[in-house]
Amino acid sequence: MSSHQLSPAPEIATANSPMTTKHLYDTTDGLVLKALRGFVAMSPGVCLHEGSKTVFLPPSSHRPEQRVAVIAGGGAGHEPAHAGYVGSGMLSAAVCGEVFASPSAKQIGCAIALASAGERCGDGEETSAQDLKTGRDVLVVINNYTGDRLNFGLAIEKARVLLAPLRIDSVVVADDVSRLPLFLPTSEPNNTTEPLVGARGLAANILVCKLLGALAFAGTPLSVVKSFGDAVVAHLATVGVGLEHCHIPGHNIPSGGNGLGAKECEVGLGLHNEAGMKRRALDRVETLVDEMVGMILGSTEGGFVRARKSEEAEEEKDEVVLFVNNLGGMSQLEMGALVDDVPTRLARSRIYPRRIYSSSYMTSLNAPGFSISLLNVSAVQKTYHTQIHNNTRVASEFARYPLIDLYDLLDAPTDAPLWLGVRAHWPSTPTPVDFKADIADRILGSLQPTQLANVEPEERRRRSGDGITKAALRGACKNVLAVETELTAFDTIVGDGDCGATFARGAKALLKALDENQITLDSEGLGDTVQEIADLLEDSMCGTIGALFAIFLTALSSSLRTVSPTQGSTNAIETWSTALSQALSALSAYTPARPGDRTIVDAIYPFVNALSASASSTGSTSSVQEVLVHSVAQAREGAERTRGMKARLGRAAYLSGTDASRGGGGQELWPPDPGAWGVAAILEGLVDGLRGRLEQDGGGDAVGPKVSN
Ligand SMILES: Nc1ncnc2c1ncn2[C@@H]1O[C@H](COP(=O)(O)OP(=O)(O)O)[C@@H](O)[C@H]1O
Ligand SMILES: O=C[C@H](O)COP(=O)(O)O
Repeated sequence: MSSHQLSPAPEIATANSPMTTKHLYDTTDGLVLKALRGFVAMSPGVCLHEGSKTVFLPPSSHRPEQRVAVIAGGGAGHEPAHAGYVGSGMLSAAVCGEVFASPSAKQIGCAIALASAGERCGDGEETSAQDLKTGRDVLVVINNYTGDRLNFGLAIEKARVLLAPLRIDSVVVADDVSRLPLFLPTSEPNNTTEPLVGARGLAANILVCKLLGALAFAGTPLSVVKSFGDAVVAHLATVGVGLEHCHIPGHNIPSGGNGLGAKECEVGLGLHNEAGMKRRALDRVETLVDEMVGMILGSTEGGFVRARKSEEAEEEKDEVVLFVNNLGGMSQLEMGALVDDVPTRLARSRIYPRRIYSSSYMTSLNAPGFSISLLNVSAVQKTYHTQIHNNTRVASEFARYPLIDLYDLLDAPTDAPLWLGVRAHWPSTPTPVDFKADIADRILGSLQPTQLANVEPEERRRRSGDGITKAALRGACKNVLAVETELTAFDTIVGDGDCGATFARGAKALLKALDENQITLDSEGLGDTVQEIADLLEDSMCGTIGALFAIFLTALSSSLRTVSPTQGSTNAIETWSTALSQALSALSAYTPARPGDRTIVDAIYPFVNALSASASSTGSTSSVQEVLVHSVAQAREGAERTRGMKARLGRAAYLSGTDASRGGGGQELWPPDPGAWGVAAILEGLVDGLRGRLEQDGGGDAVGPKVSN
């Protein structure tokens, strides 16, 4: 295995070039939906379901013989991905999150249902449960990011139950080879230092969508589309370069920023400003291209592109497709020149791409940067054939598809408005766009918790209470809003800068729901309350944190229903610690995170541990409040310990320990993990709110039952 050594940033004595921070819109609030509406307005034939931010093809626009719908999605900020690729012959639906944050599992569930919907759905009548199951199987293309993997994974699990016997499967794109060998899928899970995140998904995702969309359009069954998809993603390699970072509308960047010097670029920069493998001088473009192509060709043991018959027969090298992507801020003129330079460099290795594509396929907002991807067509065919031979389970289906011509799939016409390649039209008559999308509304509706929205205001006020729980929740929200800027600053250094905004979205949504008496706070146990909060946070936060909170709180809600704690009961600490421990184990089914990995678990675990220890210590005379204060202090210490900690999960795992290029210095100077910091703020806010309310009621510190039974 050849490797790219991580090296410290070279000494480049230049002032930082200012990152472009000017925008037409000075906030991202409402921006994503507006952009989707604008896109649909100029794309006849596709529909928008606003509730789930899904752009989709109505059932009537699918060929009757099409058995599989291909869908994709992810955070916004990568336009035209993925909405621009919805059209017959490519994607059946694209689901969109907030800027750089994965859509929630609920949104994705709607997108799956919309894509799978058969002819009988959406004809004006309300869709029946049976109608839902008369459509197509679904293949989901997922880019390898934590939030996407969690939210798409959860949505697929749920959809498999809801839409059975329709089948749902996925392929994961992880084409970034810039930081190998650090992110190989073979990394030992139990090794204590290796990151566990895997390589990032980059622009070649769009090639996968085109190939699989065309294959599905041809009437191919799901098992074959999935197998072919796995073969394709196994032979893709991409390296990106940023001349500067992108800027999110309305975001304050920390002083000093994380911009690049006027004469430097970042090799291996991710799609969300995540760290590249190194910064280097921006000198001759030929040497930069040479380095990038060298990284791609050296990314696989024995070489990414091989001589097919013998070393001498160089003309028999593997066939490749070249895919050059503009990250959003490069001029067309320079991109054109690049598409002259890259094949010239490849020709020096006797590699002659059979197809060349170049456009802004997958952007990173306004980032001036680009990526080069190669797809090894010969290797895809070989892997696919091996699978046919090995897969006896679906041998009969495979037998009908012994040869899949990848070029035919690339060249096949599609209606997708922003695919730059061959375009043509099916069906020949324009599709009516009055599709009602009631399937998605039904699914969204059925996934909502018990709603207080339709209850009379007086009754709602009574059921939403104004007691201690409300005060505690308000305290948590206020504290989160107070640390938003700090979280943004931390995440700008070690992640993609959206963590503060993500936490704040959740806090604002919860405050609003509390003010409007939308949360049930009168229930005997708190199971219902916690489930309502889980749903609200899932809908409002999105991203990795949104998914993790939704999973954790949903599990906590089920546990609370089983252990039935009642406020003020003498064993409140015991029941809460049992329920929280169960929720923590449920979370571990979705993330391998343990204390020391630099994640939210670094704050949650010590909190739950301290509560459990108090619950099991006999003869304790501490009050509930004292136990809480002590446990929350453990969470704060856990969050503090993440300062300078190496990450194995989350975006920070892409930073190397010697990375001094992020405005935050080397690893020892990295700020605390933003997720863990946010969790500590929530817990402290809960206790502050609780204490404030108790003092207001005249109870002060003395109030609260003793822990001992
Ligand atoms: N696999 C994981 N398990 C637990 N927590 C994680 C994991 N990956 C990331 N995190 C937490 O998520 C935080 C980032 O959250 P967020 O901003 O929502 O992420 P993203 O930008 O990737 O959607 C990190 O600071 C870390 O605490
Ligand atoms: O645009 C963002 C990607 O879809 C990744 O999502 P994430 O940051 O929630 O992991």
